[in-house]
Amino acid sequence: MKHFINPADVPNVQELIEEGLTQKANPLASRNLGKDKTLVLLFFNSSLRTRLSTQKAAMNLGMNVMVMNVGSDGWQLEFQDGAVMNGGKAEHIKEAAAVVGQYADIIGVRSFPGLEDREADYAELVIESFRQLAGVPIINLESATRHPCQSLADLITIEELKTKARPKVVLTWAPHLRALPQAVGNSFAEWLNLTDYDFVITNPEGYDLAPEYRGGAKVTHNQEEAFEGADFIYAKNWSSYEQYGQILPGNEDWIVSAEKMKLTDNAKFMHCLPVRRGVIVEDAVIDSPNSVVIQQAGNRVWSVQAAMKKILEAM
Ligand SMILES: NCCC[C@H](NC(=O)CCC(=O)O)C(=O)O
Ligand SMILES: NC(=O)OP(=O)(O)O
Repeated sequence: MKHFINPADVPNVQELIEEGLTQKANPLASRNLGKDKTLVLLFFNSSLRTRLSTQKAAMNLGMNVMVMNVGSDGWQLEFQDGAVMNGGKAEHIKEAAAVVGQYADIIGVRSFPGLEDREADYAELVIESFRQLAGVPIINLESATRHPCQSLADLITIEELKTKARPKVVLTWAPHLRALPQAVGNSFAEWLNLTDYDFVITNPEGYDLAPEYRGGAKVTHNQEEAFEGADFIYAKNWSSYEQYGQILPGNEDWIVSAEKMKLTDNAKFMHCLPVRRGVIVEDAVIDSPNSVVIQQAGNRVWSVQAAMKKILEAM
């Protein structure tokens, strides 16, 4: 595997899930694979899980890690080709990505969307610039439209917990006070569409995900109907794709409640975290034995460790 930016970079998703479980069973089995290799992690945005789980995975593989909060500590970057740089941005991505590539064997990048210009966000300019310009493998630590490290961890978690070959997995939109990216929802849909699970997306009208991400998944605007018989409830907020980056009025009643969970087949509750208690999900649900959010976050180590192992093996 050359890069880990989107599922098209992954030759075999099922094998990568298995690799994650193998890494989890024996975390240090490949501790010499990354010896004397350097991972550079660039954060344009905040992180807890991604930052720590990726460092932990790199250490398990014997790599050295350098982390930089480029969003706050780096020069302001220009991404437009041909820009006359007479404004506030001091450095072009053409130099910046190529320079980081001089110091790194693998680069991880987190860069959220601006949520103002849909075309620009969905062109994935930041992460794709690194792919083209850095000269080394790139790992997507959540880009404008995707979060593959999260989605792979989610699939590993479902693999561990499913009690039937073809579980019903429901991605439900849930309320939030801020306009959030579609990346986690997009990515979850994109990866779930690669399985043969019974996959349903439920969201209020106006919140349908981009067609290229929801693919052939069932979409219903009736949340209770979606919850019926579900084995997994995956909650996430996202801002509107149609009215790009907007929060549409109403829909506070889309909170995942204990009452709605009763409609499911004793479903596990999932969320990528961080989660707003009392807004996205009731305490009674996230504090219940059916909540698997901590196991899910723990699996972030094995997901990125599996991806990095594949990249190191191909170097
Ligand atoms: N990496 C996991 C999710 C990150 C981000 N959430 C957030 O920004 C939540 C912020 C808040 O709750 O204020 C998102 O939805 O893409
Ligand atoms: N789930 C996730 O990516 O968490 P962080 O934003 O804290 O890294």
